[in-house]
Amino acid sequence: MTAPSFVIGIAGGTGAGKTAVAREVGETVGEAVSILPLDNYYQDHSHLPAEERDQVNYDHPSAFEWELLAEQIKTLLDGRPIEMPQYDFTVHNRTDERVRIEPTEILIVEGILSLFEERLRDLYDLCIYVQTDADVRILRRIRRDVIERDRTLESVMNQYLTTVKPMHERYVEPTREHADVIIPEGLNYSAVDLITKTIHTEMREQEPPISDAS
Ligand SMILES: Nc1ncnc2c1ncn2[C@@H]1O[C@H](COP(=O)(O)OP(=O)(O)O)[C@@H](O)[C@H]1O
Ligand SMILES: Nc1ccn([C@@H]2O[C@H](COP(=O)(O)O)[C@@H](O)[C@H]2O)c(=O)n1
Repeated sequence: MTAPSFVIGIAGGTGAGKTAVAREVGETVGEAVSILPLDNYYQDHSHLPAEERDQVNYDHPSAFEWELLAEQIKTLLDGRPIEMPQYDFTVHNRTDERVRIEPTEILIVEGILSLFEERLRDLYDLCIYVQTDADVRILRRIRRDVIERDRTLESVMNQYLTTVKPMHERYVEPTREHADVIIPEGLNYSAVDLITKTIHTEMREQEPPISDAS
């Protein structure tokens, strides 16, 4: 049975480069890595009309379904697969689709508040915070939200000032104190190299000892 032997939490502000780091680590190490994006665990808001979903504070801890995430991480740690929810930012809601994730040796949980909940931190073997200046992050976010998330420049600016920035200062940034490692700027190949070496060491340690041929 395969079950994760090493769980990594990657947090940091919006646009910091968390997804880029997690994906690069995943691509470098290969199929031994599964990634759970915290974004997929935004609460299901199907009961709200579109204009109300548009107004939700998506940067407050209450925006996430922590119970489901904790339960699914534990299921993977028990060596069983999960049906991971999927999220559509263009409509501010969960989709009907689920993606099956099989347990793998390495599990990465990445998202703005991945280091927020103590019960999740207790499951992580390595806590990482991606630290990128706020001006760089908002520039990245404007480009991404307009191109990929069907937002207007006006809406990105308004959301940033009303919820994203204050919630970042109140909830996201303080979680940096839980980090074992701080990665500057986001995708940073020295940092990715360090993480992949740590993973390979961990995977070697989990290999059964070679028995003496006799
Ligand atoms: N070190 C970096 N230099 C330049 N661009 C970067 C760097 N790291 C990430 N990016 C880019 O910034 C954007 C936001 O990164 P992403 O990983 O999606 O952020 P997050 O998941 O933290 O919101 C993406 O287009 C990504 O390719
Ligand atoms: N319907 C939603 C849900 C979330 N957001 C924003 O996403 C950000 C977190 O994702 P990152 O990939 O940027 O880490 C968060 O700051 C939310 O404001 C949204 O705009 N709409």
